Amino acid sequence: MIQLDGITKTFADTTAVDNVTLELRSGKTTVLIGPSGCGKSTLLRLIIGLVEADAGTVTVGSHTVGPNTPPEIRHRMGYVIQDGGLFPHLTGRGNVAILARHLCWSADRVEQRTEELADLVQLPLDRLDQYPNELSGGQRQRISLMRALMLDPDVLLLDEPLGALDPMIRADLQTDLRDIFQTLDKTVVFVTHDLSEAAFVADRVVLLRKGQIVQTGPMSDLLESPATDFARDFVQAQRSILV
Ligand SMILES: Nc1ncnc2c1ncn2[C@@H]1O[C@H](COP(=O)(O)OP(=O)(O)OP(=O)(O)O)[C@@H](O)[C@H]1O
Repeated sequence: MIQLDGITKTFADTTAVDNVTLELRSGKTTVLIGPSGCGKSTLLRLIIGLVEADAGTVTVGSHTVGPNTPPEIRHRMGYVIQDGGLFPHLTGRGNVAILARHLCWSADRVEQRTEELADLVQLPLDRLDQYPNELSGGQRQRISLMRALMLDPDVLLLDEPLGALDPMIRADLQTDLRDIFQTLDKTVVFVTHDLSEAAFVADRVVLLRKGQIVQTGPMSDLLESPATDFARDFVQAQRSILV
């Protein structure tokens, strides 16, 4: 379980996260949604320890996360960002293996795990020999997900992983990701702007505004009983051509 207690983070005169207390349940997918600049990415970066809180604590399992968090704890969290964040000078295979090589895994073990993950994310093995600029956006994200899963982390943090993809590839990956989350039983924190994507993957949604939590609960609560005028407006702002 991940527990945030009274977390505040300010950059110069911007309070990105404002006294957030939140429990992220093990084995569940929590989606952080809210308008641009409401603090979603900063919350993920606080959880993985890339950003240090001004106040409050982040606990992952029984460990407090901070600048001195040992690598073993960070390795229990996989992190995927919008454009994949792959190293351009490494092939897909090189990107996937980077942490395992750093930890001196044998070549056989790296290869076996790579094949297992390619199967999981449904990526043809030959794609792994390409460099990122030779791959489609969807393939890059599948490789980025493999890299995040390589060490079999307990926690998966995904920051708008599908934001840059065209609608059909995005829908395919939404389905695959939801299946993967359910199969692997990881604690997942997923950031998106898109309410229908949130509804598709989330066990629970957290709506943020100006660094504060507006509402948490199942998507049905947000849709049927928005807690504030802002929550109602946020839901209504997502137009659908199907209604
Ligand atoms: N390293 C930084 N230095 C200065 N300001 C920052 C930094 N990181 C984030 N901020 C500011 O903190 C606020 C929250 O940013 P954050 O990226 O967490 O929002 P977000 O909800 O993820 O936005 P988006 O949906 O646009 O990605 C914003 O006002 C942003 O400009």
